[in-house]
Amino acid sequence: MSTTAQGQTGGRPGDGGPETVPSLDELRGRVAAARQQPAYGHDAVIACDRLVRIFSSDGVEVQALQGLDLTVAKGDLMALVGASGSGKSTLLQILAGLDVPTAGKATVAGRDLMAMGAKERLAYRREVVGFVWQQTARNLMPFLTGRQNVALPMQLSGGRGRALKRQRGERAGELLDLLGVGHCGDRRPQQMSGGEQQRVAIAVALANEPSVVLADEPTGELDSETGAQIFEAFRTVNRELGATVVIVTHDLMVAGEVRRTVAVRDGRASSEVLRRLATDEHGEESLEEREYAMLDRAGRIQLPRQFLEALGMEHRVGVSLEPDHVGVWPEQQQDPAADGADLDERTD
Ligand SMILES: Nc1ncnc2c1ncn2[C@@H]1O[C@H](COP(=O)(O)OP(=O)(O)OP(=O)(O)O)[C@@H](O)[C@H]1O
Repeated sequence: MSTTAQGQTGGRPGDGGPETVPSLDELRGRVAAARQQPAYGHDAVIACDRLVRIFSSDGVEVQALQGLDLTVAKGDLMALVGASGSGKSTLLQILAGLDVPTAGKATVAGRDLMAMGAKERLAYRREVVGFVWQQTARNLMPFLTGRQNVALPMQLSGGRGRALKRQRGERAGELLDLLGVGHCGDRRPQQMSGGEQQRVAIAVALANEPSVVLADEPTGELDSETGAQIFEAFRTVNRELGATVVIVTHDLMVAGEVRRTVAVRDGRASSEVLRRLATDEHGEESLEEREYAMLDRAGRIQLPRQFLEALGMEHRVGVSLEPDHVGVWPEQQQDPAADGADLDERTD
């Protein structure tokens, strides 16, 4: 068999078939093609690449994020769920520009969150992201009316003059109308219900047309009916304005109403549920739901905890590549697809 890289066809002894040896030009072509591959998350509005956040207090280190990978496309409406302490709020604070990751990479609308200076960070928080907190009182200035609250971020982002002031007032009114709280335009927060305050807060978050709206437990202080209305408000701004929305929630019922739900476990994205409307042959529409395990860039997946418990999997598992899937077995169990005789020989 020839060993020169000249594009020849050879064959390995015993393999029974010819083997193509790539030419030098082909190899160069492959390297160039690999270099031209778009960067991870290049078309996503949010791209987190092996994100790590370690907190240290009293000599104890907590790894809140342990190499989290996540991409969010423009126009997505996504819920982040997970047990308490899994790292959801830490992730949201980083995306909001309120905290900085320890390692890894995070970009939002092309801004590198690791590399921003104080001035850029301030502009980022005002213009690139909008944030809705759980505490209704934290979202709004108590001494301003609904309309003034919505106009404030626009005012802070610059521009003086009557015409601009009028435009801001008009935009504030339009956003309040879209969210069904036009009647709160002249009311102060204490004259609004909790649900109205949160809808005004969504209008505030949208004021500067941010690339992403982030919300941390926005329904946490509300009863379930009002909470459902708030989710409906997020759906409205996603549908009508094309806003990209990421919501942290504990409410699985509500999380089930968005297109995409990502579960965070131990500081990593572990699984994802995607939903879409499917139409059957009679024209009947139904919601199709499919759960996926997340595969990170190093090829790691987190198996659902209930799968591990059901099969007693720990530390090590057997894996095998099948034509259309990968099999995973408990260490002590034989791969049913493997050749039994082969295993017998190995264990003898
Ligand atoms: N400022 C901090 N200092 C030290 N540890 C922190 C800090 N913030 C978060 N942590 C720790 O990081 C881990 C992740 O916390 P995080 O608040 O992100 O979780 P979460 O999933 O949002 O939880 P919850 O649903 O209860 O809000 C937890 O163990 C938490 O105690």
